[in-house]
Amino acid sequence: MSASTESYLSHARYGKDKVRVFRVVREGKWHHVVEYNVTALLEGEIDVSYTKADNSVVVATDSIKNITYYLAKISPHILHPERFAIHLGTHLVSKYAHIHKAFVTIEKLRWARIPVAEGVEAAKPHPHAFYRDGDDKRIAKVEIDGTGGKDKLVAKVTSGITDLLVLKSTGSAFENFVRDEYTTLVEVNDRIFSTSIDLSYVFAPFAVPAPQDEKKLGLGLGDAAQGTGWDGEAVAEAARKITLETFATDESASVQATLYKMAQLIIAENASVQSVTYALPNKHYVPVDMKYIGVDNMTPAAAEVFVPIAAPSGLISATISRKQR
Ligand SMILES: O=c1[nH]c(=O)c2[nH]c(=O)[nH]c2[nH]1
Repeated sequence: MSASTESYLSHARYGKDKVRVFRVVREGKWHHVVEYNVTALLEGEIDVSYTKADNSVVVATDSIKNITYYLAKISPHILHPERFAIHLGTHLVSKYAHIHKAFVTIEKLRWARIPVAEGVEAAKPHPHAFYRDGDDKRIAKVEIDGTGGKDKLVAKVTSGITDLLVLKSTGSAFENFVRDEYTTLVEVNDRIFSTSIDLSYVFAPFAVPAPQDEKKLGLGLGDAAQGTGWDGEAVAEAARKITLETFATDESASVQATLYKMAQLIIAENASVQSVTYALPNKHYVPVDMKYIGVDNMTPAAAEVFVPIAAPSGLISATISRKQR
């Protein structure tokens, strides 16, 4: 029996990963900077490159990288991860007849303006000096679907945040959980709650024009996006604010209950968001038992010294979806 009767190619996607892009946009002396890690992957009529060693259908991943840098240079959307991802995705699907889908993921690293005080004045954001003000990243994931025709491109956008590390030293309890022969955890009405937030939210798909004149794409895309009420930038800001403020102010009964409140608020306040997913590790902080020297560090009110436990952690996740009307 030949190998080909046993198996077939059921899925194929390829492209460039970890394309590191830094871009400065100068408005006179006022500079804007972004740093992205870009992944750009393609699907289409590429099977023979796997099954027949035929590279005639392969747009080299090196070329995909070059297109990414070219668009970083000319795109009017470079400062906005979702819009830049849409630009890159539509460019790839429009340019190559046999490529029907592009999957672009952008991880945006943080660069914030350094506040500088001159004389007695309050500190002001510096026009061209920046610092890394957090390890969290904004994520924009875009699928450009050209399977309905190159003149009917559809954008499916999922955005979010990863690695947003938060902690609260009170306002969190965990009680009334299952108690049986395996239970050693004590119920607490006051504990430390820390998690590294992983959030993603899915927008309703919307039509985008294929780029006709690359340098004018901005206007067309803006119009198309506006028609759907889509504004990736505003939703990103709202989602981050809701996440942080709910975490801070909720009298948390559990990670599960706080997660649900955050997700409900994002859906309620952002009409274009269809569903919200959080994955929240419960990063445990365990009070150090000092009974052996006659010191109480274990009752909630006396617990002041803790061991941060890296592993194992809980892992609480859920997707909250908009009800269809
Ligand atoms: O908020 C929590 N949810 C759990 O499911 C859980 N399980 C656990 O041991 N501690 C916690 N805390």
